[in-house]
Amino acid sequence: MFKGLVGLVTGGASGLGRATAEQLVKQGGRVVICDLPSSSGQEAAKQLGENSTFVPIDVTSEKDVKNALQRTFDKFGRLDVTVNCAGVATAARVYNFKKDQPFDLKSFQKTIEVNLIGTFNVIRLSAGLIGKNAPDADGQRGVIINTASVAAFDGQIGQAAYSASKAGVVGMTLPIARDLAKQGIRVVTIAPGLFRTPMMQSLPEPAIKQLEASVPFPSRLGQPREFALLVQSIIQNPMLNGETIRLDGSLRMQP
Ligand SMILES: NC(=O)C1=CN([C@@H]2O[C@H](COP(=O)(O)OP(=O)(O)OC[C@H]3O[C@@H](n4cnc5c(N)ncnc54)[C@H](O)[C@@H]3O)[C@@H](O)[C@H]2O)C=CC1
Ligand SMILES: C[C@]12CCC(=O)C=C1CC[C@@H]1[C@@H]2[C@@H](O)C[C@@]2(C)[C@H]1CC[C@]2(O)C(=O)C=O
Repeated sequence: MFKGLVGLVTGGASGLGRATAEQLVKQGGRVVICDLPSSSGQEAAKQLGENSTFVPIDVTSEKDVKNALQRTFDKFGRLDVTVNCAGVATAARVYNFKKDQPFDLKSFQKTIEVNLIGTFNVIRLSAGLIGKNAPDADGQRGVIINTASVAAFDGQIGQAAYSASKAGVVGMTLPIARDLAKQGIRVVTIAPGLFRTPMMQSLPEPAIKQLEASVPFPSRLGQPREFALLVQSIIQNPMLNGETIRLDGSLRMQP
């Protein structure tokens, strides 16, 4: 299905990103896994074989992302799809009255830096390489897919930083799609609900059970493969553009 397609997946060493990289390769594509040097990206790429390679990056670094794009071009000769999955989850109330302590500003900045600015950094630099492709019969040169969260819409207590970062990703989706429309590059964002990934696995099982019960149907955590299947559909459907799609089993997070 994706023979000849080249994808770059940030956060590709783990969870939703890793499942996406696996799905792209399973469908015949080639993939560059980008993740922190400390991640298991090398092992993930090895598992996927010759159609995959790992490039260590921090998404907030211009130098790292430029290097990853150069490595993508050198190894595979093009870039068709960028999937932004790299992200961090932080939780703290805006003011802790028990400790008489305000939200740590550095933690707020870090969350915005990785989730929002990092995503933008990868988008702006990827667009240059995708834009070099010859357009297909429909005028399309490629697709950029981002990962927000349902927290962009129904942020819970303690999620001011995380929700702000993800709302930023949702907010920039349409203007960037408009910016890149003339070049035939689509931009679509996925807003997942609750997925069973290492980000969630630190939670004790009773807390996970409680979270699962809050999802109307199916009443469980999503599987990373289900996220990857939506990525696949977005790639395949040229009419999807400038939109954020919730992938959440109709979950609406409570305060
Ligand atoms: N698991 C869930 O329920 C949900 C996850 N999300 C979002 O989905 C995305 C993927 O999350 P998961 O797969 O669950 O988490 P995960 O923790 O399994 O994977 C995130 C990956 O991002 C990488 N990463 C973190 N900071 C980075 C940086 N500065 N540069 C490069 N890579 C970096 C990590 O090393 C890790 O491999 C995140 O953006 C997260 O906010 C959104 C909604 C729900
Ligand atoms: C804060 C949550 C929910 C309550 C709980 O018992 C434990 C949590 C820690 C992991 C959080 C939980 C929830 O807010 C949803 C997110 C933020 C989760 C990590 C990823 C998450 O599923 C997400 O990004 C949702 O949008």
